[in-house]
Amino acid sequence: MSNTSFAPVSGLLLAGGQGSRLGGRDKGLMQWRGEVVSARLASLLRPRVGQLLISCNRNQAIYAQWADQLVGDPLPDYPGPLAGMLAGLRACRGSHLLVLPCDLPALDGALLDALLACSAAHPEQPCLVRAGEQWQPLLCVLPRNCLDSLEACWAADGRSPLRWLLGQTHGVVQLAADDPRLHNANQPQDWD
Ligand SMILES: Nc1nc2c(ncn2[C@@H]2O[C@H](COP(=O)(O)OP(=O)(O)OP(=O)(O)O)[C@@H](O)[C@H]2O)c(=O)[nH]1
Repeated sequence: MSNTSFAPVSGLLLAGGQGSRLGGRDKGLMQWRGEVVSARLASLLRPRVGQLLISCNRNQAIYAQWADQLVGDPLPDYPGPLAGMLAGLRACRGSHLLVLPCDLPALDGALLDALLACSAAHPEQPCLVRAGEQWQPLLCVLPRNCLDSLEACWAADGRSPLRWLLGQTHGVVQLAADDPRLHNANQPQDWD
């Protein structure tokens, strides 16, 4: 299949973490309002992207049902989410990559559309989300042409998504500090 058959944006769901605050459970397979969170977030991505990638490091047979392609980290032992972003950008066939973390289960389509609109207005730049003063670096749109910058950062042992992103000219979707769509679920009690 040629690249031109894809919509211009690819999607990446980050589900490659170790889930230590869940006692090692795979956070991307947690239930949110009666649904597996990765199924819910993949269904938000699906109509907006031409290629759906999931970054995971285990349970690949389960994640495969929601993705066009799975990507694993370039290093073992959970090197952090920047590894998933790097693997995703390497596999990205769209002009841009819409990135979501699996632990924001209350995200909605309107917020993804706001990020995509920000990216359309600043197509050469990453677009980030800030709630109040708090950045959400794992919820972003990356131009595929950021790959060289990310490869250089990774090769220099950079591991912080926020540091890498703020080092570039970027667009911002500003939200209220208490926007409920950014509910961050990390511990067992944060889920259903
Ligand atoms: N690919 C990849 N993604 C990661 C890694 N660590 C975290 N993530 C993802 O980054 C997002 C935020 O994860 P964190 O809460 O920081 O880490 P976690 O491993 O999921 O959970 P804790 O171990 O409890 O901190 C989630 O979408 C994770 O799946 C990693 O080593 N590799």
